Amino acid sequence: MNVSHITLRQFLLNEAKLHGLDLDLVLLLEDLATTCRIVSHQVRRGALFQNLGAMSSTNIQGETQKKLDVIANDAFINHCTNCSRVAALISEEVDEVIWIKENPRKGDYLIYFDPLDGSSNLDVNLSVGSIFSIIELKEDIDQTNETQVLRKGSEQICAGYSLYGPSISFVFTFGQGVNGFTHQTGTGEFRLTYPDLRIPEDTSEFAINASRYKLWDDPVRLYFEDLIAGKDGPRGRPFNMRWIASMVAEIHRILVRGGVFLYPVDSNNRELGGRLRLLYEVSPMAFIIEQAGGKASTGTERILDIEPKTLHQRSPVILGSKTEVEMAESYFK
Ligand SMILES: O=P(O)(O)OC[C@H]1O[C@](O)(COP(=O)(O)O)[C@@H](O)[C@@H]1O
Ligand SMILES: [Mg+2]
Ligand SMILES: [Mg+2]
Repeated sequence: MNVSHITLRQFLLNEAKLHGLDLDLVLLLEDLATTCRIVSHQVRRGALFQNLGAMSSTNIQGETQKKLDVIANDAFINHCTNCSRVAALISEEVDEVIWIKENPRKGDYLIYFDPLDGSSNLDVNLSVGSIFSIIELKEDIDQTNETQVLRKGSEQICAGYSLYGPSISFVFTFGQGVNGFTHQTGTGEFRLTYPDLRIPEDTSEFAINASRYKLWDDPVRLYFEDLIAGKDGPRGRPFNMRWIASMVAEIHRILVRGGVFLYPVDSNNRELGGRLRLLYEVSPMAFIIEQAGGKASTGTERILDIEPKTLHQRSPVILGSKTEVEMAESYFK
């Protein structure tokens, strides 16, 4: 390993000095890294993990919860509550807001997370991950009700994810660029392997679940048709396609080598508002992508400007390399 691969702890202490980060936030980020290490350990056990398959419970969105979804959720709850400034937790796996404090105060944190993303990949031993986001309250809260945590993505002070792939990645932003770490087996440390990630502005690679072609609205269908027309089409060059069915894995690839990821509203998911959830999937990824120089849009609106109306609200999403997202947006005009 290169000696310049500093540890997460060293990096966080430097960042705290440089940008005046609160120690509580730094420690919380370390706790989130620990959580991801624990979740990845359980994921790594794979088929050895007893009863890995579906269990009978379902979450509020009618999806079958896998045992590991529940274990990952518990790990997030246990570790996030180490920090005395955490006021509430919002999880994909829990219907209601989990209030930690009765009277949250200015400066307290709201944490949003998808404890296990891409969980349909578990049974076939493919990549999954976790996503998190932190918002700091700018005011005291009188009543602990759901509306208090419905915050725009632009309020995030930190967002990140961990990818449980061939190696474990831990990538995050405090709003001053994006840095990526790789877990070092043996020492258990995360080491800085992707300093200051920048997404290439242009790309010839896209990710979309093309099996939904017939369900898409015209703008998405036309954009897709122009991409696959390749050299003979209006884009004048071939485009490559990838679909891992794990948003974390798709976003990591895009951060490292560019690309565009789309999960649009279609005739099958229109009533729900799309496929992916705004507060703990789409918003954190949009923050990370923008911080790496990319763009994140619904097709007609900046993701980080969406005013959420419900906890498990969904959103269409197009994000990644800036010029390609803008190209996709042009089909909506
Ligand atoms: O089933 P599809 O259409 O391939 O959708 C895959 C998408 O669903 C998700 O798996 C949803 O996340 P969860 O696994 O957390 O429910 C995304 O990670 C992924 O991009
Ligand atoms: Mg998810
Ligand atoms: Mg999930």
